[in-house]
Amino acid sequence: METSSPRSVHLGEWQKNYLVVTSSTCTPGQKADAYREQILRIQYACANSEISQVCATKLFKRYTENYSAIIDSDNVETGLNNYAESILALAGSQQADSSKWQSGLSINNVFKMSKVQEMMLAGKKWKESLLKPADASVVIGKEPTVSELPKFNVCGGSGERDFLPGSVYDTDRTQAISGSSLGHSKFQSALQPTATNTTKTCPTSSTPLGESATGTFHTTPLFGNTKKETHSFPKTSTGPNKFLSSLSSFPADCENPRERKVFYGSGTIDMLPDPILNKASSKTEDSDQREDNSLPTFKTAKEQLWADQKKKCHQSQHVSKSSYGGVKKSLGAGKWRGVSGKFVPPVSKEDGDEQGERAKCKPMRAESTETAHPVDDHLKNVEPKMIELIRNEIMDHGPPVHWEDIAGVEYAKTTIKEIVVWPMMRPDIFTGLRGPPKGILLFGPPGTGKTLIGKCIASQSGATFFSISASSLTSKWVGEGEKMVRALFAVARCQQPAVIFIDEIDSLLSQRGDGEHESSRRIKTEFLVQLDGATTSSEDRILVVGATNRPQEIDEAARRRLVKRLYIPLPEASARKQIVVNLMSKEPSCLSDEEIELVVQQSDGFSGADMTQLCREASLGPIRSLHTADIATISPDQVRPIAYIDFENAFRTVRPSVSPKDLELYENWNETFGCGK
Ligand SMILES: Nc1ncnc2c1ncn2[C@@H]1O[C@H](COP(=O)(O)OP(=O)(O)OP(=O)(O)O)[C@@H](O)[C@H]1O
Ligand SMILES: [Mg+2]
Repeated sequence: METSSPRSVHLGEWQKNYLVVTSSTCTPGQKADAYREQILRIQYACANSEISQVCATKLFKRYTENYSAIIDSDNVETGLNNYAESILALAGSQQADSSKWQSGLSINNVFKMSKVQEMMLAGKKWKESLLKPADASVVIGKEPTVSELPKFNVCGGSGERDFLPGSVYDTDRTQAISGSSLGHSKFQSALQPTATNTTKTCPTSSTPLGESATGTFHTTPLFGNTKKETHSFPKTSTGPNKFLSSLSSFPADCENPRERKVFYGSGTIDMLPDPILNKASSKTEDSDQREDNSLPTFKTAKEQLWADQKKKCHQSQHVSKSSYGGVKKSLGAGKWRGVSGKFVPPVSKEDGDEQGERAKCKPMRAESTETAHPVDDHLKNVEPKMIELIRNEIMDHGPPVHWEDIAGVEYAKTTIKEIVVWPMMRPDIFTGLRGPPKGILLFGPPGTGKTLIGKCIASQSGATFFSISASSLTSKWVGEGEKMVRALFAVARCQQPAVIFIDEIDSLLSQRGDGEHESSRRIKTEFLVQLDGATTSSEDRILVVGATNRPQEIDEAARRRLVKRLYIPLPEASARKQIVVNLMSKEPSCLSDEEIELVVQQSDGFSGADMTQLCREASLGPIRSLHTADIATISPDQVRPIAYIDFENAFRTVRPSVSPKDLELYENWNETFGCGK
């Protein structure tokens, strides 16, 4: 039966939402808010990779168009008239300390003011004369142009009262303006140069202007919190804001914004603050806030949304590359996940046909995951942080190990080659009854090369090697151990052929008992389930290799699944000799064959790790025979070679780590459950 994928369900939801918003009958403001909400949801979903970028772009475009149609619309019934209303709101927000203060601006009266009329005339007249580019820029519609500013006397003389009828100036604001003190006249003089030469005469005034511009276009609910932006106006900006407000006003008889745009376009009013100038000068103040609020140019709602969207996408890409606290986004099902650079995502078995899944998975190895959208689908059942952990901590990227590096244990090596390496190399020959076992248990005293064998299996079979210590599953990822186990097998399934090497498997699969902790019981159960899956599936080329030096503690259910139980005993004399010869060949030494034989005899009962430790200790002998003062100056070739005397000294401190009693236990267990001869 066909089931719809989560993504298609998701798209269905978007469609439904779209219908709800478009068909609902409400005020333009409510509608705009509804669109805005959807836009935010799209952004959020995109950032969380719930939807693909292509899908997000399509949805975004659709909603943005509708949204901006309302925001920018000049239709009084259906639109919000972004251009005019926001400017008036800005003017209205210039509340002074005096509670009596009120803005006198409105569409109906502002163009009647003589100064505004004057200004418009002057704008026409001076349009062609250019000032220095830095002095002012004109931002109309999309294109900023540079034009000379006329020397307005907007706030000067009696005109000020016309301009702001009934208003009472706030003394704080007046004082804050450079060179001004209390009173109107000073305030006016401070403003005049603003219009004529912003950079030189009143450098700080450009910042408020910039803020004004930002605030103006943010006053609608479109780009954020209206309240916040209203607060973002510094008190000192009163004058220039008013100035800007006056510039941004329209002829009283020109109620239609479209006509106003034409009016702007004609160059009647050609001044808006220079965004570059504003940006530069605003650096000195509250830069964080400014970064949020300042806009370089006048933008329509639609343009701004696109800009925001671009910025967000860019940011999320950037963020995902670094790892920090809120990693969920970057590590989540994000297509920008850096951690999975070479990582092949796990395939969930539940999703259906395993072969099909693998086919989907395999080609992605070569693919860059930066752009690989399907990664998200594959990862949906596995927590990304788990995958990161597996990749970083569990997948073994160590140097290759060869069979010759492992001294002795010939029977175990031959058996492993026969049942593991060859079948992995030639799965076509090793089918049916010849099929390889999926679980192996290497048991024996500590330091006998069990881990070494595990690594050798991985490098010689060309399999991906996952090495995990069972104790870390139970202790390191407390409460998440079973998820980790699931993730581990999922990743391995995708990285086939794979070897999962579980060291200290006894601590994971120990006998179940009453005193057992709930979490470790869950891990064990999950592990047995996964092990069953891996061992019973004829398709999977996953080999689970467990190693333990406490085989007697392994649960019988687990023991059954680890069908090939190989005893890795202490190295015999020949193996010990091989270890000594091998290690001594890498260092300057002068041991005769007889001396080596003596070392081998004396080291009876030593494990491979003990032999290595003995050689390390002996290698320090030549250094110890030096005078302390010489160590600082001596060259390496002046150090004498390792001699038998050094081994004699080393035997005094290095002892066998396995007791005869322990050995007996291993041998008994091997006789009972082992698969050796
Ligand atoms: N058969 C061997 N041949 C060569 N080196 C060995 C051999 N056995 C052990 N060693 C040396 O001892 C080190 C430890 O070996 P390894 O980690 O494989 O032991 P182990 O059996 O896994 O021990 P444990 O049970 O404590 O985990 C190896 O890195 C290697 O240097
Ligand atoms: Mg080990």
